[in-house]
Amino acid sequence: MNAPSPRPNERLVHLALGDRAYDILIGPGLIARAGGEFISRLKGRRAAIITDENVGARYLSPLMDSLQTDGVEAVSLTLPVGEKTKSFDNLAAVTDMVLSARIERNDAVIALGGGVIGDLAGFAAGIVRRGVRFVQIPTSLLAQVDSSVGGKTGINTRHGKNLLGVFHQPDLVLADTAVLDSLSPREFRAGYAEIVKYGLIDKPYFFHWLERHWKQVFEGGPERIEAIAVSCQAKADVVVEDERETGRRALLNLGHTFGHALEAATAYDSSRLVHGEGVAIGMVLAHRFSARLNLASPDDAARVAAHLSEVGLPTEMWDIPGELPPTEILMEAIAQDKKVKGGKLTFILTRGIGQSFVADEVPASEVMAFLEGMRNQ
Ligand SMILES: O=C(O)C(=O)C[C@@H](O)[C@H](O)[C@H](O)COP(=O)(O)O
Repeated sequence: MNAPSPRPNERLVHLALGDRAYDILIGPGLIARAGGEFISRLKGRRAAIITDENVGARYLSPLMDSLQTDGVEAVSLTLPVGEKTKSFDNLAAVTDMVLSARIERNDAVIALGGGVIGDLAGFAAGIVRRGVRFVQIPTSLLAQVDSSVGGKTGINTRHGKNLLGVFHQPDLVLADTAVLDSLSPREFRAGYAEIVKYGLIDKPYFFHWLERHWKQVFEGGPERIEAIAVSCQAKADVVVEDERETGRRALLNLGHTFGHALEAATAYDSSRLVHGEGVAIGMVLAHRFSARLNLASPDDAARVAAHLSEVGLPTEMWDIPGELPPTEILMEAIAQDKKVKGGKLTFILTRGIGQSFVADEVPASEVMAFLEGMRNQ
């Protein structure tokens, strides 16, 4: 498919992945134009849309209309909202629906929703007929700046987060920024945590920019599109260099080892913790753990915590409502992390703001002592 031409108020990010190259188009009003301008230009004539109850109620009809007007036959499946939807049972339901609709390799599975829907639908698209076309229409901030880009798909198991999945790159990502106005403040903040992550990985100037401009990002001025585009470009640069996470891509996991463990230990209960909140706490913990190992100054951890808490994100384990998960349960989840090599833990640590690095062979005893210390503070 030829690259879409961005309008003046839109931004385009290209992922140069050879025969798996694709574009991310960012701007307002893309859902209503999705069929004619974009998806009907892919080769297939059929589409299976996967969405959730909240997003479907608002955006399924305009998307269906846009596809049908342009001759793409579309069917849809609407699933419950929440992280628990990323289950084996729902994977079975989605693959069954896609096969019932006779979606062929050139037809498309379309994920219309946040990270949960994108990960689940992407996994189904990656395994049905060993791979059919996949279009991401991310409707949460988190999905627009992170999960819709880069091809990681998957579901959770009782052993931990995203432990079953495949890499399956989308053919197109349409990030309609108008939909962000309908997100709850909590959901918007959770996505913002992933934006902050890119500054903390290797863009100290971006973190500094966010400290100064976060209010405009939240209010929806041009800074919002700027922050989304910078984030997508940051992720694209890493993914193009290391698509299968054999090295540098692990940096995108900053805050996720602790974050995923907290999500698993709180049973993916969104009334207690959502993914972006886990990442926010995880990033603070990663900076504090780096300070404990004398790699970074405690002032950096304090600065990260100050910014995240200024925007209203949780930064401490005890900010999670309910009982604190026992350290042993967190350690069990950490032991299942996908970055573990030869049974040894890998963490994304830092030498300061924007100076993250991949640390192999981190002793589990150090992590355990650190978490115990945090609990007893
Ligand atoms: O795309 C990546 O690579 C990331 O690690 C981005 C993360 O923010 C994202 O949450 C990802 O889905 C986590 O991947 P996982 O491999 O730790 O399950």
